[in-house]
Amino acid sequence: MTITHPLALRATDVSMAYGRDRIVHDASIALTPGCVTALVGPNGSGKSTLLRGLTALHRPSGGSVVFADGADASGLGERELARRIALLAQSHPEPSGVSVREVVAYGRFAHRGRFRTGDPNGADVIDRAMAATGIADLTDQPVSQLSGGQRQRVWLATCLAQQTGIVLLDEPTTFLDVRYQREILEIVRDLADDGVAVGIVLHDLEQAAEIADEVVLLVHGRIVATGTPEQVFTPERLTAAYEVPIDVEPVEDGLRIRPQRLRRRPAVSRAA
Ligand SMILES: Nc1ncnc2c1ncn2[C@@H]1O[C@H](COP(=O)(O)OP(=O)(O)OP(=O)(O)O)[C@@H](O)[C@H]1O
Repeated sequence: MTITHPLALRATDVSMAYGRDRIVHDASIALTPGCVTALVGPNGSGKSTLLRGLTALHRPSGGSVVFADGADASGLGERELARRIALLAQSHPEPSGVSVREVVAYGRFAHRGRFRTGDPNGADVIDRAMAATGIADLTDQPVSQLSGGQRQRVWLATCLAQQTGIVLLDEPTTFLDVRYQREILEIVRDLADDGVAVGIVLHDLEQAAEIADEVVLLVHGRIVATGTPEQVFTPERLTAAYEVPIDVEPVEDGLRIRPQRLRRRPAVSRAA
C-alpha cells in the first residue's frame, strides 16, 4: 500500500515479548498527522503491548519504530521521546500529597531545563490542558482524593501538556461517565484535526467507528485487518475475531455494532 500522507511514525514488523512469551507478531502500523488510528481487538490480543512498543517504553524484540524524520525510537533517550510522543497508559502511579496541577505539570518535564527553567509557555499550556479536560476547578486538590474518572482526566491533561505531535491513548474512556466519554472522544478528534497523529485503544467498536480514520484489528497478537472502519468492521471479521456472532449495520453517524444474544438463560431471580 502506498501512503501519500506524511507519516508521524511507522512501525514495521514489530514483535513484542514478555520474557520468552511472544505477544505481538510482526505488526506493521503507520500513524499519520491529522488521523485517528484505533487499535481494537479482544481482551489479551496485545493492543496495550503494541502501544507501549510504539513509545519504546517496552522495547520491541524485533522490527523497527521510526519517526517521520528518520530517527529510530530505539536510539532516543527518555526526554527526546517525551518531546515526540505522549502515552496515556491504562494504569498510572498514584502519587500521594501531589496536587492536580503538579501532576499535569509532569507533562512539561521534557520542555524544561534541568533546574525547571526554560519553559516560558509552560503555565499557559498547563492551564489550557486542564481547561480542555474539565479539571480547572480541581487544580489544588490532592490527586489521591479524586474519583477514577477525575483521575483519568488529570492524566489525559498531562499528556496534552506534553504538546507532542503523536498522542497514544490506551482505553481513555475507562472509568468515565457518558458525558466525559463523549468529551474525551471529542478532544481526541480535535487533537487529530489540529494535526496530531493519534493512536487509541478502544473496546467500544461503535466509538472506534465514529472517531477513527483508520482501524487496526489485532487478534492473538497479529494484525488481521487495517483500513477504514467500514472496511474492517464486517460481521464476518468481527464474529471470527471476538468468537461471538456480531451484527454490523450502517447508521447515520457511523456503524451500529452489536453482538447477538448468545442463548436464553433460565431466570436466576425467579423462585423455583
Ligand atoms: N507485564 C506482563 N508480563 C507478562 N505478560 C503480560 C504482561 N502484560 C500483559 N501480558 C500478557 O500479554 C498479553 C497481551 O496483553 P495486553 O495487555 O497487551 O492485551 P490487550 O489487548 O491490551 O488486552 P485488554 O483488552 O484486556 O486490555 C496477555 O496475554 C497478557 O496476559
